[in-house]
Amino acid sequence: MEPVRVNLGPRSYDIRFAGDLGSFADFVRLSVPRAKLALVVADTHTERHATTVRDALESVGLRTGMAVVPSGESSKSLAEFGKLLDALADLPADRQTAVVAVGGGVVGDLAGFAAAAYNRGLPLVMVPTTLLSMVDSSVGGKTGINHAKGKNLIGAFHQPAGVWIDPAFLGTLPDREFRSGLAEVVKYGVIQDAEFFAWQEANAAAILARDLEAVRYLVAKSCRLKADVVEQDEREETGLRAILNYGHTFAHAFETVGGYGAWLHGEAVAAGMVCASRLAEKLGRIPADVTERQVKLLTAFGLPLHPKAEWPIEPMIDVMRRDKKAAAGRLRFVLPTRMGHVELVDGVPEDLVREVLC
Ligand SMILES: NC(=O)c1ccc[n+]([C@@H]2O[C@H](COP(=O)([O-])OP(=O)(O)OC[C@H]3O[C@@H](n4cnc5c(N)ncnc54)[C@H](O)[C@@H]3O)[C@@H](O)[C@H]2O)c1
Ligand SMILES: O=C(O)C(=O)C[C@@H](O)[C@H](O)[C@H](O)COP(=O)(O)O
Ligand SMILES: [Zn+2]
Repeated sequence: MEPVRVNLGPRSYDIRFAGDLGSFADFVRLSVPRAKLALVVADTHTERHATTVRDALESVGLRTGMAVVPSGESSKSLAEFGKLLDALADLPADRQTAVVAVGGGVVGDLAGFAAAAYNRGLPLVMVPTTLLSMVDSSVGGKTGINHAKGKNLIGAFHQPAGVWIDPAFLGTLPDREFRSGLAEVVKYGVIQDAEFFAWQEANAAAILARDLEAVRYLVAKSCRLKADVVEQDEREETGLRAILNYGHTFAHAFETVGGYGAWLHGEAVAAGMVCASRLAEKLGRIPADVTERQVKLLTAFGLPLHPKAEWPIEPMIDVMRRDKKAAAGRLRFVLPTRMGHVELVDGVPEDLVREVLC
C-alpha cells in the first residue's frame, strides 16, 4: 500500500504501512533524521510492542529511554503528563529528541501533549497499536488530556513527524477494543463518504473477522479521509474539521458523566452518532432511514446505541455546554444532511437534545 501523505506545508508527514516498501528503520531515518535520542512511551498493555520498537530504534543508532503509563483513559491526566515531562528532563531531552508513542489513543494523546509542551515542541512519532488509533487518533495532531469537567479540555495541536502502522499489532487487541475502533470508521462513512459506508455494510463480517485485506483497506481509507479534512482545516478554525466531531458532543458527555471508565471512547461515539442522527431527524433534516442504516451497522459491530439509563440528563447537558464547538453557551452539533454529508448546526434547542437522550 502506498503511504498516505498528509500535506500541511512544513508540517507535512507520511503515514506508512508495515509490509510495504521500506522498513521501520527507513521510516525513522526519514521522519526524524536529526534525532539521536528517543523517549518511547507505552502503557502497561503495549509495553511488549514498545520493546520491539525500542530495539528497532536502537538498531538504527538512537539511544532510548522508556516510560510506561497505566493503561486506560485515566492516564490522560495532569499527573501522568507531569511524569512524562520528568522522564524527558531526566534523559535529558534536547530539541531533536523524538517522542515515540507506542499504544492506543490514550498513549498517543498523552505522549503527544508532552511532545508539544517539552522544550516548546519535540518531534513526535506515532506507532498506533489499536484500531482506533490507526484510523483516527494518530493522525491530525490533536493531543491532550482530560479534566474532571470535560474530555480533552487541556491540550495542543502538534502534528506528528510520521505515523507507522503495523496491523500485526492488532493481533493482541481484545475484541471489545477492536469494535470500539470501528465506531470512528462508521463515522467517516456518515460524514464524508457514502460509498465507504456501503462498503462497510457489505463487508461487516470480513471486518469483524479481521480479514487482513479488509482491515488494511479500511485503515488506509480512514487515514486518507481524515487527512483530507485536516489538510483543509488543521486547527479546526473554519468549521470543516468539526465534522470529525460527529457524535462526539454526546460521546464526551457520556464519557465524562460515566467517569471515563464506563465506556470506551468508540462505544460512546457509537451511541453519540445515533443521538445526533435522531436529533437531525427531529429537526426535519434527514429521513429516518439515514439513522436506521447507522443503527443496523453499529448493531452488527456490537456497539451501543443509547446512553445508559442511569446517567442523569442535566449533567450531560452541562458537559455539552463546555464542548469546544459551543459558542457563547449555545450548543452546536454536527448533524447529517444525507448519508456521506454533515453540517455544523448552531442553536439547537436543548429540549430536543433532552428528548434524544431519554
Ligand atoms: N487525538 C485524536 O484525534 C483522537 C481521535 C480519537 C480518539 N482519541 C482519544 O483516544 C482515546 C481512545 O483510544 P483507544 O481506543 O486506542 O484506547 P486506549 O489507548 O485506551 O487503548 C485501548 C486498550 O487497549 C490496550 N491496547 C492498546 N494496544 C493494544 C494491543 N495491540 N494489544 C493489546 N492491548 C492493547 C490499551 O492498553 C488499552 O487498555 C480516547 O482518549 C480518545 O479521546 C483521540
Ligand atoms: O481529529 C479530530 O478533529 C477529531 O475530532 C477526532 C475525534 O475522533 C477525537 O475523538 C478527538 O479527540 C475529539 O477532539 P475534541 O477536540 O472534541 O476534544
Ligand atoms: Zn473520537
